[in-house]
Amino acid sequence: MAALKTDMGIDLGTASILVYAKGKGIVLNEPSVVAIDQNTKQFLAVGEEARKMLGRTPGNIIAMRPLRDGVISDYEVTEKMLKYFIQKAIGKSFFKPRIIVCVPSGVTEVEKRAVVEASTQAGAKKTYLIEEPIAAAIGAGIDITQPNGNMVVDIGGGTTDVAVISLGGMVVSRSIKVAGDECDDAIIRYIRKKHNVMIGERSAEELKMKIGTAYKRDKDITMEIRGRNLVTGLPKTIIVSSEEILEALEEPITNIVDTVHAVLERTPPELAADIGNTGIVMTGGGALLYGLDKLIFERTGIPTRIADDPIECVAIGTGKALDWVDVLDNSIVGEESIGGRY
Ligand SMILES: Nc1ncnc2c1ncn2[C@@H]1O[C@H](COP(=O)(O)OP(=O)(O)OP(=O)(O)O)[C@@H](O)[C@H]1O
Repeated sequence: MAALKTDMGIDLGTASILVYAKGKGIVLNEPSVVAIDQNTKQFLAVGEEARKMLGRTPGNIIAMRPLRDGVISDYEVTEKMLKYFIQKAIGKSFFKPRIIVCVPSGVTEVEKRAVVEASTQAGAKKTYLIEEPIAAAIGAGIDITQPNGNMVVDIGGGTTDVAVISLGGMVVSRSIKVAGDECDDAIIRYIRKKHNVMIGERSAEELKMKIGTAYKRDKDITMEIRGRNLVTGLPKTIIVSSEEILEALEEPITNIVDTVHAVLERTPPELAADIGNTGIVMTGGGALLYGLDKLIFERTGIPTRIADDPIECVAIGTGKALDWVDVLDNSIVGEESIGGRY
């Protein structure tokens, strides 16, 4: 990748890391996975290369997702990973960009500091942090500065964030650790119980993306998948239907819809009325699960739409927020926040 001489926004997601460069758009999009040699603690692979190793490593190597549960579960590894990606994006350049990082909701002060430190070490002149729902809203094209209530439902890998935003801040919000990963786990549990077959994380995700559904489809569709027969211990191919995935996903999906409901219940009436007019906007990869928008509409009575680029939305919003950084430039050097809570 050519050296970049521009400020950048980074979506530090639990499933993937996206880098948005000002004036260029998304310049890097890789899974947030690293492969480490357990003995030497050395990074053997990062990103896509490491993802291919998930579930396939010998004893001394581990392929891991340091942000898996929506918080930075291993922040030393996260710090190194972030540094790797920033350096990859900046390239061999003496230019020091300003970097704005969108971190998963629920990160602690220590973790925030680790992110700022990693970014500074990787060459940032100044680092800012932004809350995920705010970045998602900006990315979805919402003018968050208006005194108007907007609801964003961001369904990522590790967390689902539901927030009501008005005047640039979050008025009501809730974050749960139920999102795409939990859906994959629910599929694994269901297939094990129903078919006596153990499938891997990647197969479960494939089933979810290709035939998964949150709302009954007009026509049932099926897919072949390979796993290990738990009785014989041998590989086995089974056919799974979308109807089965609907059943498998019932618990996580109910959790997500209930959270939307709970946030709406706590929303002040004026803002609730605005949301009734403007509708709910869904972002994050999980928003692409078939029929989830329809289900939320059915359960809340509020028109629900999927943002144009749901997966890139947070990164785009983070990048766009760079335009406002100058307005806030009277802050502590090296650390700043947009969206109120950091
Ligand atoms: N077509 C699809 N249907 C269903 N789920 C999908 C689809 N495409 C992606 N996903 C899921 O979206 C999730 C990743 O979303 P995204 O890239 O927005 O997460 P993230 O920003 O890295 O995570 P987080 O917001 O928790 O930090 C994964 O669980 C993935 O399986």
